[in-house]
Amino acid sequence: MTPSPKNSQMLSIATSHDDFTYDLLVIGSGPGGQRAAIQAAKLGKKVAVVERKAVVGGVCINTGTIPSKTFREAIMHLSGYNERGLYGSAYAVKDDITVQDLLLRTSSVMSHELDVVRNQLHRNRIESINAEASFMGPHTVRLRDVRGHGDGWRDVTARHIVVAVGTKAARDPKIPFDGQRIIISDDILDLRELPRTVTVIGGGVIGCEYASMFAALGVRVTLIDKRPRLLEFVDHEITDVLAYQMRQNRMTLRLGEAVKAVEPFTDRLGQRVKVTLASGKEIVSDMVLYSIGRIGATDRLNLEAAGLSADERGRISVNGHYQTSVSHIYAVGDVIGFPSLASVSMEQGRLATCHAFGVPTQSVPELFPYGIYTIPEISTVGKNEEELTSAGVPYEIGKAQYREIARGQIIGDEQGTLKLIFHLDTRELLGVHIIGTGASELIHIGQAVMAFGGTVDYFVNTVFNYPTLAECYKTAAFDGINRLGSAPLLEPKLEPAKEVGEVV
Ligand SMILES: Cc1cc2nc3c(=O)[nH]c(=O)nc-3n(C[C@H](O)[C@H](O)[C@H](O)COP(=O)(O)OP(=O)(O)OC[C@H]3O[C@@H](n4cnc5c(N)ncnc54)[C@H](O)[C@@H]3O)c2cc1C
Ligand SMILES: NC(=O)c1ccc[n+]([C@@H]2O[C@H](COP(=O)([O-])OP(=O)(O)OC[C@H]3O[C@@H](n4cnc5c(N)ncnc54)[C@H](O)[C@@H]3O)[C@@H](O)[C@H]2O)c1
Repeated sequence: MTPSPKNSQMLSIATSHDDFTYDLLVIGSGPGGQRAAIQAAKLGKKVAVVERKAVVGGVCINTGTIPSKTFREAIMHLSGYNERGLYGSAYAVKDDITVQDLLLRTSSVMSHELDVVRNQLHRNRIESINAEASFMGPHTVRLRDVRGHGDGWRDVTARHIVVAVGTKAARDPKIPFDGQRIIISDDILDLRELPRTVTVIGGGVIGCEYASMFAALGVRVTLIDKRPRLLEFVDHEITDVLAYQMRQNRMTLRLGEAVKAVEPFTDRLGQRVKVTLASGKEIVSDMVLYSIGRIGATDRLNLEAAGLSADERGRISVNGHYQTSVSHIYAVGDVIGFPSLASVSMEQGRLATCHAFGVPTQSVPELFPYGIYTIPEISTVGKNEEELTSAGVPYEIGKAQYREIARGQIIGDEQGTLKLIFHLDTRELLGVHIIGTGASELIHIGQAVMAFGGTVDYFVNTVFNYPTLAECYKTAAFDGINRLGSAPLLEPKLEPAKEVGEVV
């Protein structure tokens, strides 16, 4: 992407002198902004991070990743969910779990993570500025005081700028959100009580994760999505297992259905909400969680002053180095769109800074993993069956069920599945897709083998600790090779094993 002639001229004027306030100015203190700033500080650059909220950490620490994952952990423990396979469906560590029980753990983890980030910024001598940033020119940013009356401001300049402003939840102006009965995911931390019934609108990652959590607590959940499948980008066999498990947890899935109206009402049973679908169905519940996606938080950035623009969902487009159309302005994290993960945002922040200051890097975005903390957990890396089929790549699969593995029996996970996809001719590992306990940790074994160009034979030739879930890799590899008929094992590419009896 090249700057327009007008912007190029502005650029050359501004970079003709060296007296910028900062070498790098980062807008937004979420995972993307933090890593961009720390990388620049490590290179000895003068750096500042601007954050409009009173606390640093972004959606990741304050409303998204950290609170939702801790909430989930508290639910898994207190509800005894993982032990139900062993001790029966009535097993629970605590009866009558309250929101307060769940939030106790959440707030302590959040405050610890906040300390870690604050310390990191401080230790690296990164200036942390509590203000709202907006562009006044391609190198000039206005910092508006958002504390107190919020009427003070000052302008600063920077040689390079990283925009890491993240996203905010999409809302429909016709829906009367009130933070208790009709909510977005940010409101979960402020709930006063747990609902008995919930309708989740939007079966994306956020909708599926929270729907699973509520269902594990025994809440009756209805999940609505306008698409016919949950989590469209995930291997369909894996999402079929998820949908089965959700239904086992008494969830009702209304897929391929559009929502016509969301109306709060009060009757003798108390305050409730009615969701009317375009098909005429009506769903009544205590609470509605609206999770139909997120939009880039670019509306107050005055992008035009820098020669930039955003699309209809507030996203900024970038090239492979995370440069926007104005080459010294980078954008990273959720504001650039898919995959919108904390893990990926961090890496993008680091890569953007390295590029800005001429530090060579290596990155393989095709091997970025995805961890989805539904119940059961899902994790994937590489290609799925649908992608390979539409690309015309010949492949075979190999599967292992957790119940075939001693560790699966020990922990009582009957549904867990690990699936390998490998090239039919070369046997190179093309994708790993897991649903079940520990999926988001287990995935990294497959990711490493893929990074080194390994084949499915690697798993056959490797000894895994016993009893572990990692053994699923070996079982799945045998399954895959057996599907090939009598084809012999290939020579392992990684760390060739010694012949039996060979003198070492
Ligand atoms: C409920 C939920 C659960 C999630 N779970 C996971 C998960 O399990 N794993 C995972 O990898 N990802 C998860 N994510 C996604 C993850 O949180 C995001 O990918 C990540 O936070 C994006 O980082 P970021 O740096 O782009 O922006 P953010 O974390 O969104 O931070 C952006 C910051 O910029 C600030 N800002 C915005 N505009 C301005 C301005 N004009 N001036 C100054 N400051 C500004 C904002 O206040 C905010 O603090 C989850 C998200 C949600 C909502
Ligand atoms: N574990 C994780 O890594 C994790 C967890 C939570 C969130 N996130 C990130 O946060 C981002 C936002 O998540 P999200 O779930 O809000 O968005 P999403 O884009 O993942 O899903 C939105 C869903 O809502 C559906 N939808 C849209 N409009 C609708 C309507 N009118 N009625 C019914 N359904 C409708 C879409 O079909 C889609 O399935 C994701 O991109 C994700 O990467 C990641």
